Amino acid sequence: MENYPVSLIILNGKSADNDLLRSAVEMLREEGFTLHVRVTWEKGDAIRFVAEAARLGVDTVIAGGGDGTINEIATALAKLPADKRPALGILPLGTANDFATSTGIPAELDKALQLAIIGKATPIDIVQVNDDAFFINMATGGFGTRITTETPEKLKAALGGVSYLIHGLMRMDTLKPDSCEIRGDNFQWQGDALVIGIGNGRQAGGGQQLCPQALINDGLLHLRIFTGEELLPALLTTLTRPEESPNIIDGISSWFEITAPHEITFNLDGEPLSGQHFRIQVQPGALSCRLPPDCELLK
Ligand SMILES: Nc1ncnc2c1ncn2[C@@H]1O[C@H](COP(=O)(O)OP(=O)(O)OP(=O)(O)O)[C@@H](O)[C@H]1O
Ligand SMILES: [Mg+2]
Repeated sequence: MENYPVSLIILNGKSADNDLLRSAVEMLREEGFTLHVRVTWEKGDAIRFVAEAARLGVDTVIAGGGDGTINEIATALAKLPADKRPALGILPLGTANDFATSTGIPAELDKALQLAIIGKATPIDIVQVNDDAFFINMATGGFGTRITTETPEKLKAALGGVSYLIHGLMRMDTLKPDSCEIRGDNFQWQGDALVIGIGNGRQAGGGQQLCPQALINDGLLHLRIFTGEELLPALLTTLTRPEESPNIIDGISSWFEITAPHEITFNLDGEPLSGQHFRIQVQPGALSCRLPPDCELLK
C-alpha cells in the first residue's frame, strides 16, 4: 500500500458539532487517509494534543478553529524540536479567520481539509514575543487590541468579524492613544499610537488590512502605527483610505522592541499579552504550513 499521510485534527470545541466536517473526515478516511480527531475544551488542551501528535509522528497537525486556535497550535509546534515538528494545516472554523482568509485557504470545509492533508508544505516564518509567546499572523496593540480582546462571545457569534469594529466604536469614549517607543532595524519612533499593527501576515480584526504588503516567508515584519489625537476621524480615514492618512507610520524589520511607560496590551493572533516591554523577533522558516499554491502572502 502507498504511504498515505497521517494527520491529527485539533478542533476547537466551539466548532465540534459540525456535520459537514464529520462527512468530510469520513470521506477522506474511506479514501485511505489516516485522520485522528481531538477536541479542545479550554486553552492548554491544544498543547497536549500537539505533544501527542509529535509522539505519533504524524505528518500534519490541522488547526480546526479561528486565529486563536491556530496561534495556540502554531506556538506549540514552534516549541517542538525542529526534527519532530509536523506541518501545520488549517481548517477555518473561527469567527474572523484572518490568517486563513488572507492566505487563500478555501472556506469550503472539504476543500480546506484536503489542502490541509495533501497540500504542499511551505516553510513560513513565525514570530516570537518575549520568552514564551508567539504569533503567526499579527500582533496588534492600542485601540485594535481592546476591540478584539473585549468583544463578547455573543456579539462575535452573531456578527462575525464586523463585531470587532462595532464593539470598538461603541466603546470609543473610554479609549485613549497609547504612548510608547518602538525600535527596529533602522527604525525608531516615539509617540502616542492609536493602533500598532505588527504583521507577519496582513490582516487582523476581521479583515482590517493593517500590513497590506507583508509576506509570511520573507523573514521580515511589517509595522504600521496609526497616530493622531482625534480617535474617530483618524480611525475612519486610516481604516478606509490608508494611503490618504497623515496618521500612518510604517517600518520594516526582522525585529521590533516596544517599550511603554505604563502597561499596554498586545493581542497576538487574538490572544492578549500585557506588559511594558515587548521584544518581537522573527524565526524565519520555522514552521511548515500547507498553503494553496497561489497564496498571495508567499514571496
Ligand atoms: N471549547 C472551547 N471554547 C472556547 N475556547 C476554547 C475552547 N477550546 C479551546 N479554547 C481556547 O481558547 C482560546 C480562544 O479561542 P477563541 O474562542 O478565540 O477561538 P478562535 O479559534 O480564535 O475562534 P474565533 O475566531 O471565534 O475567535 C484559544 O486559545 C483556544 O484554543
Ligand atoms: Mg480568537
